[in-house]
Amino acid sequence: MSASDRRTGRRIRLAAHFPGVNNTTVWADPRSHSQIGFGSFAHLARTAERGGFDYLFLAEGLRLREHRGRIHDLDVMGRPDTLTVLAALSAVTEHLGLAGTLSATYNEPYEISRQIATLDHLSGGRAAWNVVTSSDAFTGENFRRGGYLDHADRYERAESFLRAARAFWDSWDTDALSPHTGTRGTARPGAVHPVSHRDRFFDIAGNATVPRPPQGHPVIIQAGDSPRGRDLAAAQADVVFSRHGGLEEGREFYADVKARLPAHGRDEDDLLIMPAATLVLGDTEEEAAERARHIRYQQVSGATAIQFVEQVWGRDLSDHDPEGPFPTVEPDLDTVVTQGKAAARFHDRAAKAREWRDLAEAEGLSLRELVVRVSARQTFVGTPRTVADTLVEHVETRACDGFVLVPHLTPGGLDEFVDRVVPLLRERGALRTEYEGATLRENLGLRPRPAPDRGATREPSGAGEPTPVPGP
Ligand SMILES: Cc1cc2nc3c(=O)[nH]c(=O)nc-3n(C[C@H](O)[C@H](O)[C@H](O)COP(=O)(O)O)c2cc1C
Repeated sequence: MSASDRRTGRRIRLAAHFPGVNNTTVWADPRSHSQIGFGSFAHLARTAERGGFDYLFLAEGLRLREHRGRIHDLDVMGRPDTLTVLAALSAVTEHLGLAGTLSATYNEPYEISRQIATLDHLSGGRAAWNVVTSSDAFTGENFRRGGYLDHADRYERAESFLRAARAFWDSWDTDALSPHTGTRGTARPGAVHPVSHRDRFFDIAGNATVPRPPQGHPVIIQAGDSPRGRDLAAAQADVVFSRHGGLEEGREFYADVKARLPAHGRDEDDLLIMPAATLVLGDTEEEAAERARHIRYQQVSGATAIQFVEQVWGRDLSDHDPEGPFPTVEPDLDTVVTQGKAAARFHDRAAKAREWRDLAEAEGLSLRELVVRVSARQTFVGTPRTVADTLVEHVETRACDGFVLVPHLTPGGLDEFVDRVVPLLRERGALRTEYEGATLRENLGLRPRPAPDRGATREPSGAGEPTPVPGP
């Protein structure tokens, strides 16, 4: 994308979210297939590439959630390792970016920078890293040190983590391996620089084993939503993955995050905002609405509805009929029945309980109907044309720069979008017809990340002998 496109062309950026363990996926649908088998990943990736998407996105869950002491039903679908999957996908795609979520709370900068750099090399510059801070001590127990950091410390560690990772990526000069002495397999003398990064979280002194990634720095995504998370994005990220897919809330979020950029010497084109979005298509508006309703009820089975309310109620509601009235029993706010990511979703359970009760009463909703209503996961419902128009409207009016589309079927959930909506977006010039850049960074229209100018410090190291390229 050219510089003028970056300024004026409100081109839609698109990503395909591979469904993780959640109740967006309609597991009851016979077209739903494995969440582990490579065929599923390959299908979604190829569909996304056919549709000119920027990247495929994998979320991360580092421990199976538990609900009332049992593994959460939906988590037995399994969640394979992100980097392994993305490495395999790099071999069956050519242009598609490969974005993985990796926690800055439980990993180490050396490891992650090396893995992401390797993915960037393997894929020819298509790697992206969604830097998450993760959110519970329960997950921490799966790790050697266990425990947990509080919210502020997690962000401080993430910021430091990223600086350390960038130092590793910057530590090899771009031309480190270009022919210099006629000796193959050696780096130019002085071209591999030591990395030193010390603060209260890390004490790193070493060097990177992998040459500078093709993108310089792979694309950085950030997903935290608090002011601290938004600041981290403004300071460090190239893309924000948000939950604010609605028009008004999207505009507010967009304005808020973009306004944070100048303080970090960056402008609005330096950070793309891409909310999660789901969609349901139909030949007519009525058909789309009916399909959406059907999908909602498949996503929220009676058992799912009860578990959902139990998360807020903190007590066993399994004796309730999901098709019957909303519970009148008081919530037990001192008890937490859900462990894992979902537990962090409801910050103020008392307020949430009141809100749901009032809504159920005012509209005479059953327990299941209430959950269908409050857990709505359909951002766009309509004909291909109205959905295409709406996507364009969101981008043109700066509610976002694009979308991370979350299909409700694995792996064919984006087929219909690519067959029916993508051609309309292309007709309007809102979506690429072919990949214009060689790397994900270029395709997203982001600035390059040139190597640091080391000026006078770029001296041959040691006695002037070539530095051997690290062996296996
Ligand atoms: C849209 C979105 C997606 C997220 N995805 C993940 C994920 O896949 N894995 C993970 O461990 N944390 C994920 N997080 C959690 C964040 O990294 C962060 O720990 C959490 O949101 C708390 O930070 P906050 O208060 O700034 O939002 C996600 C958060 C958001 C908002």
